[in-house]
Amino acid sequence: MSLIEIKDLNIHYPIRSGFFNRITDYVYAVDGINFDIEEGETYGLIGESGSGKSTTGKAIVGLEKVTSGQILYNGQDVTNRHERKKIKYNKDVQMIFQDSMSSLNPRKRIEDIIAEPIRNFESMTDTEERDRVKELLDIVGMPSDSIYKYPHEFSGGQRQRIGVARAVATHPKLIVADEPVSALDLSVQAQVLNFMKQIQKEFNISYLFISHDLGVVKHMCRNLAIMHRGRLVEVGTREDIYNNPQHIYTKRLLAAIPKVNPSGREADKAHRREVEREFQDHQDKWYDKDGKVFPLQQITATHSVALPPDEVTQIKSEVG
Ligand SMILES: Nc1ncnc2c1ncn2[C@@H]1O[C@H](COP(=O)(O)OP(=O)(O)OP(=O)(O)O)[C@@H](O)[C@H]1O
Repeated sequence: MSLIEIKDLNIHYPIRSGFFNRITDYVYAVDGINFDIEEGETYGLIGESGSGKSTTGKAIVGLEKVTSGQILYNGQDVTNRHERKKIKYNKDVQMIFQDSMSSLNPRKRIEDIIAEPIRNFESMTDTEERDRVKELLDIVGMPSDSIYKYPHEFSGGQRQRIGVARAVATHPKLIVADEPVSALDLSVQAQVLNFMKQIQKEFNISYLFISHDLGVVKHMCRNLAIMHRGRLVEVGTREDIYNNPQHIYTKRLLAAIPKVNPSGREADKAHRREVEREFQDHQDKWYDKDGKVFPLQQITATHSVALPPDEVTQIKSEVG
């Protein structure tokens, strides 16, 4: 049994218009997706802006209402609020946001920000609570006198560490990390990713790591799902996605990773142009007649791709 199982998840937002404010259509933000997250693993959910990643992450922590489908936690249905309450799911599943400046209340001191989730789920004396907050700050490498300060007194990287301290305060089993390093400089990104890994090892936490950048998550994720137009276009292990991508959308995301070696930049640009041309010239290969991504089909035990059936048959014969 997996820690989290997402089963045929749909989140559709109504579009209303006209004098009577009638529903005229829907935004299919999440359109029938399935994936599982194992205990202690980092699962990557990757896609461009608007693909439905954040909506999925918010639904898992209970911040977004599910239209249909199921979210299972250790086999128990937690799709609805009252089910989540029964098993302390809200304590076990936490979230880290991209924008630490707006996700940390600017009027509250760090002590209160980190203590807030503890107050929701545990009863402690003031001294016990303060000791716990200092311990959490120590875990994320921040000095204990940070408790007296406010979010604006820290750098972006430090604020993200504070966000992680708050997320781990309740001893969670899963953290949904929504673009946790996108707003940070490259060197600070590496620091934050490293201590997220350390904390994961120490406390056996699973992450759902949401990102638009396949470069950032390369050394974090064991398994990845590539999301586009509310659906999954490719799912596989790190090796499947980085070494043997099959969908043009995955190839585009990989081509967008900047290369470190300057001598390869021209070849890199040419490769990007080639991938883009293939994408533009063969739209019928990537979408069905309604412009939707095809259903996912398995090509190996670990690797699935959303392509027309004849394409999938051909890929299978090549890899088999
Ligand atoms: N409350 C809402 N009402 C209507 N449409 C929404 C709502 N929230 C999100 N959407 C739409 O759902 C789609 C998916 O949004 P979502 O934020 O999940 O994408 P994303 O992949 O996380 O992108 P980003 O990284 O830019 O947040 C988008 O088209 C967005 O405009």
